Amino acid sequence: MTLPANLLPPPPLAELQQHARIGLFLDFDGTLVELAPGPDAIAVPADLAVRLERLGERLGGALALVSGRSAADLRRHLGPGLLTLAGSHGAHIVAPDGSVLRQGSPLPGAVSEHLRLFASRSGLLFEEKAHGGALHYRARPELGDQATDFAKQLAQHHGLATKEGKCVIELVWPGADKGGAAHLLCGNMPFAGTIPVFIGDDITDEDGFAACIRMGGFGIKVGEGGATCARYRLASVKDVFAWLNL
Ligand SMILES: O=P(O)(O)OC[C@H]1O[C@H](O[C@H]2O[C@H](CO)[C@@H](O)[C@H](O)[C@H]2O)[C@H](O)[C@@H](O)[C@@H]1O
Repeated sequence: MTLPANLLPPPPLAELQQHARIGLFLDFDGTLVELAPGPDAIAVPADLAVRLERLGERLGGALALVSGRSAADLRRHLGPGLLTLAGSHGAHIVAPDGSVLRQGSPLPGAVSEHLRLFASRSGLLFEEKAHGGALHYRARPELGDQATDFAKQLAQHHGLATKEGKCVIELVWPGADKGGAAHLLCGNMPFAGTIPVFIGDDITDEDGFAACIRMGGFGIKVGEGGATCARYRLASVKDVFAWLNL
């Protein structure tokens, strides 16, 4: 892994498309929308789904959103549009026609209840998700370590896995990762045969970068951050929009 400070912006997308078919995997929070104080406080441009759909057409359909949010939550924020949505860190994947390519499972009720109780006792935000449960500590960063320890112990006790993100720790089923989603999609049209490119800003996007590298593509890191296996860097959400010509 290298430090993002060493990374240059990628060549223009149109230039890459002259040499090969490109498959794009886009993270959502911090990549397509600016981070906000809470999950529902994001500002999503009203026509984002339409713009993404048009970008997908320019890529022959090889465009997917790959997010920690559930596919339903992405849909709620984006509105209707013909998009491939890999939600819940890739545990649940829905094709543009609504068919389910991978089906996720909800967390055991007892686990959600433990997370809810911990959050209410500590003044944290519990985000109950279709295939996971997240403790958000953005409002109380001093409790990040405590929340992370609690979530990791709970995960171990129940045979679950954790995902660490920006001011959030989440419990998911083992095997849910963004790289797996990119890999599954690249086994099928319209992604099969493309050079896969994953764009994201967070630790969970590293799985996506690594999977794309293994499949002959690369990752683009958004913003600053720690070590990354991305090849290029874009500084901000605004720069992502400009690079994608969204
Ligand atoms: O994979 P992503 O699309 O980047 O989703 C990751 C998590 O995004 C959301 O949380 C993050 O964004 C919130 C809104 O900006 C912010 O308040 C929070 O601190 C961030 O961690 C979402 O709520 C999570 O479910 C996603 O896993």
